Amino acid sequence: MSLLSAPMNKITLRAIQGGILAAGAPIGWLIIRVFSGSEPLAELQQHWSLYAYMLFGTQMVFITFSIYVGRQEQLISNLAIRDSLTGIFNLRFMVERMNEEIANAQRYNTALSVIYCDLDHFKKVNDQYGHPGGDEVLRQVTKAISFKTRTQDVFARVGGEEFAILLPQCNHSDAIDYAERIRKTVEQLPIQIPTKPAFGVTISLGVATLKEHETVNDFYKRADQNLYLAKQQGRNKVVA
Ligand SMILES: Nc1nc2c(ncn2[C@@H]2O[C@H](COP(=O)(O)OP(=O)(O)OP(=O)(O)O)[C@@H](O)[C@H]2O)c(=O)[nH]1
Repeated sequence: MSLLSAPMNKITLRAIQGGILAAGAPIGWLIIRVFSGSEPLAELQQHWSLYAYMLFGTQMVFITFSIYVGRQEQLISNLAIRDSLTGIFNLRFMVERMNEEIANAQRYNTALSVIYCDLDHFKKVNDQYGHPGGDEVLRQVTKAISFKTRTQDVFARVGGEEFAILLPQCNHSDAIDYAERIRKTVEQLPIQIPTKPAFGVTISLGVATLKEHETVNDFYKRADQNLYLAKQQGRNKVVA
């Protein structure tokens, strides 16, 4: 990934800090010269090209290094909240965001829904295509679902082949429609594994919409129970 394609917030901050720090070099040199008896204005007029060079040169070095540091910081913070196989959020981040979104929904009286989903018969996929083949299925399915999510949604891998999608400001019927769209997307997705013919997988989904005064555990448990029912009712289903 190039520096330019990285999120800009932390990197821009580090670049600005680097630029400010870089100004220390010519200022420091000017102070030394003044202490050695030079008159500041005359010093600047006489050696303006040296000061300009120092300012520009150190700015280039500091800003380049600061962008690199910002990029590394961004990568480290991403590692803490992202699943390494699929690149989507991890369970830890989902729990954190779920607590925040429940608090927001209860404070501002807005809707909040969650979809809990699990690939069907994934053990068979692993048995047939091997563990690396199963990993590839997980990557392709999560990529296809990611295209369907809105920016405010939180899509996370919460278990081996289990995922959760937290839907802020989404009521029950919209969440059901949404889950149905995801089910169809996965059902229609041609999975491509090198040297193998394309094949398909299906997913079961449980939906829950937050009730008044409901705790995070009860909310999540209802979605999980609905997922369990979807599995019991034959899989490749949405239960709400
Ligand atoms: N390739 C791969 N497989 C995984 C990963 N994590 C878990 N699994 C496999 O996922 C499978 C889950 O199997 P089960 O829990 O029996 O569920 P299932 O076969 O999907 O059946 P149902 O959920 O009942 O439809 C197991 O074979 C695990 O080894 C992973 O990161 N990569």
